[in-house]
Amino acid sequence: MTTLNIAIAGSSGRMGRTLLEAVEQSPDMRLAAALERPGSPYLEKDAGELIGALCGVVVSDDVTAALGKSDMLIDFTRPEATMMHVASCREKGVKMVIGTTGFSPQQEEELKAASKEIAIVFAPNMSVGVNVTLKLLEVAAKALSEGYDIEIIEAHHRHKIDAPSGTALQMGRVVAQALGRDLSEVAVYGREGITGERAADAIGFATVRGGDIVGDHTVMFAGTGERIEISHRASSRATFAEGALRAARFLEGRQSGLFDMQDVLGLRE
Ligand SMILES: NC(=O)C1=CN([C@@H]2O[C@H](COP(=O)(O)OP(=O)(O)OC[C@H]3O[C@@H](n4cnc5c(N)ncnc54)[C@H](OP(=O)(O)O)[C@@H]3O)[C@@H](O)[C@H]2O)C=CC1
Ligand SMILES: O=C(O)C1=N[C@H](C(=O)O)C[C@H](O)C1
Repeated sequence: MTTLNIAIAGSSGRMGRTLLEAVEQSPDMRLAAALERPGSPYLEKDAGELIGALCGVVVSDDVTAALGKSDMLIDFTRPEATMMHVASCREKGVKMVIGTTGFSPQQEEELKAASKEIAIVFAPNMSVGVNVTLKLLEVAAKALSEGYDIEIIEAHHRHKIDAPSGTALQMGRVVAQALGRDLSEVAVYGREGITGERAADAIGFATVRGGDIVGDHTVMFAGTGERIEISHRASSRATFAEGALRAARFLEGRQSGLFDMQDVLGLRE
């Protein structure tokens, strides 16, 4: 069995810690490096302290040194940090699994350009459940293309900084594509005041933030006399971390290209 040498960016974050645990429990993976931003109070500490079991890997802000020891970087941080890591990985020829959300269209273009040189899995939600839900949405949207209003509702913890969630936006893209609509033309992000009647082709987004909600998403198809709701609820970040490790295994042997979890899970038609 080959051992994959994994670097984790944002290792003290909510996802970073969950990833440290997941890598630690994976016999086919080895934690090669744990990165944090310059000035982080966790620098120079054993990364294992973050999950309660020492591992001999010291948290560092030296991206170049970390990539020198790693086959791939798993990055769940912030768009500006991820873009810096993309530039370094491109330079060093290191593959990436990117779970960060909230990128600008221009940053997404840069990711695409980098994937001509390195292999990247980029997905706003790495859980198997959400990715199966995306397939269900495609089927539902096609079958309910007339007479059903589509609204996407997402709820997350109080610390989340981007809205709507990357997953909600992806759900919107999938539904819009299935219906031949351009999401940028039909999306309605929140409503207030005298809004007027709803446009028939609108795809609405509503955001809830509070407490420790891990991640809930519902797509509602509201018709006359009935409504269909397709929901996914995450109860633990372990589901995202496990998906990220599947993505890392998928990248082994791939030299370049931009992939998502539909590719990793074999769901792409
Ligand atoms: N694709 C998926 O399946 C999932 C995606 N996500 C996404 O992952 C991202 C992270 O989420 P979460 O773990 O909850 O967030 P956290 O805020 O808990 O973690 C972010 C980590 O990134 C670090 N960081 C911030 N800025 C920089 C920088 N400039 N350079 C290096 N490191 C930096 C933070 O350090 P510090 O705290 O010191 O600033 C922190 O350790 C979000 O975009 C979220 O939407 C989350 C869950 C699942
Ligand atoms: O920030 C989070 O926590 C999450 N972010 C992702 C998103 O924006 O869709 C995925 C998941 O829902 C958790």
